[in-house]
Amino acid sequence: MGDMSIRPEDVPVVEREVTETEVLEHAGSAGGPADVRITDSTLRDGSHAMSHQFTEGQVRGVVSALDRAGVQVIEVTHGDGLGGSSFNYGFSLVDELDLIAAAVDEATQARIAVLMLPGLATVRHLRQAHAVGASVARIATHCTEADVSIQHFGEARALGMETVGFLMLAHSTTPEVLARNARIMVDAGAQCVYVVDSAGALVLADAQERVTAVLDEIGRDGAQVGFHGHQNLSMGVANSVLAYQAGAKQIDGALCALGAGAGNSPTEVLAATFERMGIRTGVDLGEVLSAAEEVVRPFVPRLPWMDRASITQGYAGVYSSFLLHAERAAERYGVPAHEILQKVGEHGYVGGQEDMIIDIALQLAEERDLGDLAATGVR
Ligand SMILES: C[C@H](O)CC(=O)C(=O)O
Ligand SMILES: [Mn+2]
Repeated sequence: MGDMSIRPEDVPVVEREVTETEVLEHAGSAGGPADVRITDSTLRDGSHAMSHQFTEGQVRGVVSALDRAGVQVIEVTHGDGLGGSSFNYGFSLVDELDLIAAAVDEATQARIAVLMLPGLATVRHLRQAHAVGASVARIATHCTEADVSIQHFGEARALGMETVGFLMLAHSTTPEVLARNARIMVDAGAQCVYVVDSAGALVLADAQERVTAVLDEIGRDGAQVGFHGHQNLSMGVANSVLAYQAGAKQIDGALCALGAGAGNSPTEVLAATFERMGIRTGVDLGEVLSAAEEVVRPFVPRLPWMDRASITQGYAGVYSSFLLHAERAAERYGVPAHEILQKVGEHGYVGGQEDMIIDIALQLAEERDLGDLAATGVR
């Protein structure tokens, strides 16, 4: 982390809370009410794909283009959320608070969201992000551990931020358990809870059933449901449409799919698909297409893609952000990345257990060396 000098008492308290209906009434520069709100995560989930090397200029360019396109919420944080810049997760090139401040400065109608994982980030990180202008707090936990987020939702609401819960690796539990965890988040102050397909492992009905179960549980309180997809099995957009049809009101995307694993549902494809279906997003299609093509594409060194490793992530249910960690371990220890990821899936490792990727790579290397020795007849 960079400057930690902001004290809680320095943090201004926003006087007005965002109402549930306001979330959809304001529809960006494209005008008119929206049926669904697209949150763009290029500058947060895309941070994984960029090895957390976003520059301030890139952030300003993307925010300005999305803002012009009428995207209402733009997420800006280290890929692993506030406080993620570290040896374990990868260091950011630029302090995320500076990037968040630049995004706030650039946006004219869009609001800037931050992601935080309780434990990795603390309420102090949230206060700092709020102090530089972030107004939407997205608070993420493993899908069966929502209870660790209770104080963070309380703090975000006290700050006057809009609150969104993120139940990660949602494929790894049942719709019923997911709904119970969503209930914990709403009781703690979440205004929306997302079904987060972190592994890109949900296939069609799997996604829809989870959205339905969560909505049945929290919808009666006026809370919304969201869906965050990954493209590892190429289901991001289709799952998002099914989520919308099941009642989801907030859907995540990233320009050029820039996100972990095979990337996120591309924002520009979501906008085109919803428009084609007559579903209003408030996003100007021409502007968002040019944001992807002319602003993001030129600076991305490697676009996310469905290759053997990322497809394995979807198939084996592996956290998408493990991809580059596995590729680095694969290169270092001379074992295939997709084999590492397959084992990660078998062990059911979750976010925060990035170190186990090294452990598995070492085991695979040892098995390979023993196999080589056996082949040469050495005992
Ligand atoms: C911290 C993760 O990258 C959050 C996310 O986008 C996901 O689980 O998917
Ligand atoms: Mn993600």
